[in-house]
Amino acid sequence: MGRLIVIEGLDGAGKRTFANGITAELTARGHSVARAAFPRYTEDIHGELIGEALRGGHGDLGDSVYGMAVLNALDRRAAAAALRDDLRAHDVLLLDRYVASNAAYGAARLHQDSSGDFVAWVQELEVSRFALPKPDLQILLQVPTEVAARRAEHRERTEVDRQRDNFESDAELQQRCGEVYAQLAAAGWWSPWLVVDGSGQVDFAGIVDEHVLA
Ligand SMILES: Nc1ncnc2c1ncn2[C@@H]1O[C@H](COP(=O)(O)OP(=O)(O)OP(=O)(O)O)[C@@H](O)[C@H]1O
Ligand SMILES: Cc1cn([C@H]2C[C@H](O)[C@@H](COP(=O)(O)O)O2)c(=O)[nH]c1=O
Repeated sequence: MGRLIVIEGLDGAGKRTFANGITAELTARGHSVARAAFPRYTEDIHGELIGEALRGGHGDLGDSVYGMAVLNALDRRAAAAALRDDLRAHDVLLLDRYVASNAAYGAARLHQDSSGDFVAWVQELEVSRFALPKPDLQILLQVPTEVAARRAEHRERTEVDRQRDNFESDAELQQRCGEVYAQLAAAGWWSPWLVVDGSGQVDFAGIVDEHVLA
């Protein structure tokens, strides 16, 4: 079985760029890597609806914390068989966002911390009831909120179809979300976590040696 490695962090933290760095390091060493990113905006009807709701579609759906979280959970449930196939076929399956995104963003939207009802509800739904594949490691790519916001703005300017959505434009939400992520990582929520400082140079070789393949 391959190793399931999840990358988590704020909008614009640099998760996709980080995933590219880890993938390059692994493939240069001859390891096979499968990748996925949640939400699956273009591959799954739940993901499609999430993307539309994040941009104000579907009435007040985007305002519903539990409604958005159920859609995200169903997107992952629909992906579970493919994730298991990827784990059988590859050395590493690298995910850009997974269950902890639901926990961190929902708790932050409700002004709860990681010990509140919302995180417990996500655990009950996605970990216990849906029995989604458990990560071997969750990596929190930690950057100050202002850095993430600057990077998200840069991406908005330089990439087509990458306008910031309602969550990404909410600086206070991002701040609270960063705090919940840090709590989840400190508690070792669901799996071991590694916190990586994403504001400077990242030592991809060291992370692969000491954490991804360990
Ligand atoms: N270490 C870095 N230093 C400087 N700029 C970076 C770094 N990592 C990423 N960026 C830039 O920041 C922007 C956002 O990066 P990226 O798309 O990887 O973030 P993300 O966390 O995947 O975003 P989202 O969750 O919103 O999809 C991009 O323009 C990218 O080029
Ligand atoms: C997977 C997932 C995501 N979210 C939140 C996090 C982001 O603000 C948006 C979309 O993510 P993207 O990286 O900007 O494409 O949705 C969430 O609340 N729950 C989830 O499970």
